[in-house]
Amino acid sequence: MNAVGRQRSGNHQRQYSSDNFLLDTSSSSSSSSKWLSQSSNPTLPSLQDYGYYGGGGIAGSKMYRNMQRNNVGNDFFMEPITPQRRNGDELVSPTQLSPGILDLHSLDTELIPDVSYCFGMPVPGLYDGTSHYHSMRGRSFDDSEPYIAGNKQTSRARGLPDNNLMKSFVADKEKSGSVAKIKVVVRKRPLNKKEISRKEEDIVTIESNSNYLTVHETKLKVDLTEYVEKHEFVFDAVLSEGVSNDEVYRETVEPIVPTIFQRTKATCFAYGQTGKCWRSGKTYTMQPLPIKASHDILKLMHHTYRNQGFHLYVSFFEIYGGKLYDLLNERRKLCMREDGKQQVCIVGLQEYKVSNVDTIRELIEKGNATRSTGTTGANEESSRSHAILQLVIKKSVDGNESKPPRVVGKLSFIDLAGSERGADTTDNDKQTRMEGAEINKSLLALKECIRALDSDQGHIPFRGSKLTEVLRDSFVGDSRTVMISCISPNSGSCEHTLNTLRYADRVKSLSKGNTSKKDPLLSTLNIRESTTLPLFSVLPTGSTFDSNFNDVQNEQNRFGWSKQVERDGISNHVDRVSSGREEDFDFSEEFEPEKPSGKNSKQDTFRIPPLEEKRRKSDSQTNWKDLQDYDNNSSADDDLNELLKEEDDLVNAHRKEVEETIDIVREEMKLLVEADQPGNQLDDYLSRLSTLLSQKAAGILQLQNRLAHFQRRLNEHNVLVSSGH
Ligand SMILES: Nc1ncnc2c1ncn2[C@@H]1O[C@H](COP(=O)(O)OP(=O)(O)OP(=O)(O)O)[C@@H](O)[C@H]1O
Repeated sequence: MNAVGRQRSGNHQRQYSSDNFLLDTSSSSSSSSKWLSQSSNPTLPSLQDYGYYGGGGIAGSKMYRNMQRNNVGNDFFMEPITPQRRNGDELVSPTQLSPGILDLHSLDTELIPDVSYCFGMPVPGLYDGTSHYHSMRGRSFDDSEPYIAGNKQTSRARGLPDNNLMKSFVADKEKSGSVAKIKVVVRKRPLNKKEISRKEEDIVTIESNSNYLTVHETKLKVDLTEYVEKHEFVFDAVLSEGVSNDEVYRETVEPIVPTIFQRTKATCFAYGQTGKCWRSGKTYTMQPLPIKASHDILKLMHHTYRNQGFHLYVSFFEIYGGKLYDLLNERRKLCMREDGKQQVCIVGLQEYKVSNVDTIRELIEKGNATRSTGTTGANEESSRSHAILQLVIKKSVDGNESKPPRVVGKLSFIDLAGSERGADTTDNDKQTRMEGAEINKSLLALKECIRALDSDQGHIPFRGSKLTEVLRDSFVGDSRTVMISCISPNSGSCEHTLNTLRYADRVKSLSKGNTSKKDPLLSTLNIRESTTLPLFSVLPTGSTFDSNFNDVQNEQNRFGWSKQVERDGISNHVDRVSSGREEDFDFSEEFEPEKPSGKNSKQDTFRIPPLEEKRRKSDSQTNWKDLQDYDNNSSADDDLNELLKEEDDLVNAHRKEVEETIDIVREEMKLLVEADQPGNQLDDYLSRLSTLLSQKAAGILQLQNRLAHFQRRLNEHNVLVSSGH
C-alpha cells in the first residue's frame, strides 16, 4: 500500500496563467477524412496524385486473402505473406517445412542504391516550432473542443516548397545519418475537465522552447506544514500540452522514416502511467503514429524510390505471458526461432503487402479487434500484453518480383503492457504473478537494450525478456529508438509522473546524446546529435580521468540518482508525503466521452483499452475497486523504481570500485618504481604491498556482496536476468 497520494494539498495554490492555445483534437481520431485533408497540404503533392488511395478501403477480412496487387498503375491492394523459403526453384510455405528448418531468408538485408533526390522532410532550422512548445500551465482540454485548423499550420506548410526540399538527396542522407540513436521525448497532456472541476493543480511546468520540465511536488513536513519540492528533468525534447499529434509525429517518428530505407531498424514506444483513474495519454499519442508513418513511407516508396522494387509489409502480433499471438491471423500462436547466427524469425507470422493507407488502417483495426477479444479468455485486458505493429520495407532481389523480397528496414511500434501490471507480482494467483513478473522484466530489459544500443556495446542484453528477444534485430546493427514518455499534469498523479520521468531519465542517462544540459534551442530541432563521450572513453590515467570522474560524481551528488534538482534545500529528515488528493476523487467520468469522428474512433486506435469502457460506466461501488487498483499501480511503480534504483546504486558502486582500484594500481606502480631504486627498504615494500592488496580485495568483496544482494532482489521479484550471450 502506498501512502502517497492520500494527502490533501491544503491551501497551497499556485496560480497559473491560462494561455491561449489550440489543441489538435481531430488528430486523435485518425479518420479517413483527416488523412485526406492532410494530404491536401498545398506544399506537398497529394496522395491521390500518386494513386495511394486506390480502392478506398477493403470491406472484410476474408478479402485480405484474395486480394492481389494490380500491376497496372498504382491501384494497389494487399496480399498476405507468410515467410517463405526457397527450395530449389520452388517456393514453399512454412507449413511445408520441417520443424527444424527456419525461414531466415526474409531477414536478409541489402544495400540500397543512391537516388538523386529526396523526400520533402522538414529542414532543421526552417521549422519554427516556437509557438508549439510554450508552457501552457493550467490549460485544460476537452475532447469536444473545436479544433481551429487555421492556426494549426504545420512546419511543412511554413517550410520551403517541396521542389526545393527535393533538390538534394545528399542532404536527406546526411540527415538520416544524423538522427540520434535514442531519443527520449516527454509529452505532457493538458488537465482534463474533471481535474479542473476539482480545482486540481497543474504541477508540471515547461519553459518555452526548452527541453526541460519541472515537477512541483507538494509535501508535508512532520509538523504538517506544506512545502513544494521541485524536480527538474532534462530530455531530448519536452512537449507541452499545446503540442498536437502532428507535431508529436514530426518530433519523434518522422525523422526516422527515411532511415528505414537505409537498412535501419527503428522502434517507437510510449511509456507512462496506465490505469483507470489517471491516464497519461499513451494511446492518444501512439494511435496516430503508425498511420502517419505509413503515409510517409508510401510517399517515399511511390515518389523518391519509385520503381526501385520496394514494398511495404504490415504485421501485428502480441506478446502475452511470454507467448506470441498473431493479431492478423485469428490470434494464432506463433513460434520464435533463432538460427546459428542468432537471427530471430517469427515462424508463421502473417505479413500483408500493402500499398495504401486505408488498407493499413483496416489491418490495424482488425488487429485491435482481435487483441481485445482474445480467444483464450485469459487475456481480457489488452493492457496485460505488449502489442507490436511492424512496418517492414522489403526489396525485390535483382528486380525479380518472383523471388522472395529481402528485408531492408523496419519500423516497430510497441504498445507496452501497463507498467502497473508489475504489481501483480504480489498477487496470490500464480498466473497473474507471472504476468506481472514478465512485464517488469520486459521494462527492465527494454531499458537495458536501449542503453546498450546507444553505447555501441557489443553485448545487447536482449535475452532479458521475450519482448526484447523478439525485437532483437531492432537492437543490432543500425537501429533507432524513440521513447515517448507520457505524463499527467495533475497533482494527484505526481508520484506516477515522477516515476515515469525517472524511468525515462534512466533510459536516457547513458545516452551519448545526453548532455544533461538545459538547452532552450534543442527542443525546436527534430534531430539531436550525440555530443558527449561515455565515461570510460575518457578513462586514461592522470588528472583527466580524475576530473572527468569527479564531474560525474558531483553531478550525481547534486542531482541524486534521478538527476533531480532539489532547489528548496529541504533537509532529509522531513517526512516525504506527497500531495495527492485521492479522497477528493470521484473516479467516474474522469474524461468527457470522446467525440465520434467519422469512423468509430475506438476502432481507429492502435490500442483499444477495454477497461476504459468499463471505467466510464463505473458506479460508486466500482470506484472503490478503482481505488484499490490505484494502490496496486503505485506499489508496482514503487517496485520497479526500487529495482531501478538498486541497479543504479550497484553501477555507481562498481564505478567507485573501479576508481579506487585505479588509485591503488597507481600506488602499486609507484611502489614498483621505488622497489627498483637502489637501497630500497624491503620491509617497507612488503608492508605497503600487503596493505594495497588488502584494500583491493576488500573493494572487490564489497562489490561482490552488493551484486549478490541485487541478484537476490531480482529473484524475489521474479526478474531473472539471463546471462545472455
Ligand atoms: N495531449 C492530449 N491532448 C488532448 N487530449 C488528450 C491528450 N492526451 C490524452 N488525452 C485524452 O485523455 C484521455 C486519456 O488518454 P489515453 O486513453 O490516451 O490514455 P492512456 O495513457 O492510453 O490510458 P490507458 O493506459 O488507460 O489506456 C483520452 O480521452 C484522450 O483523448
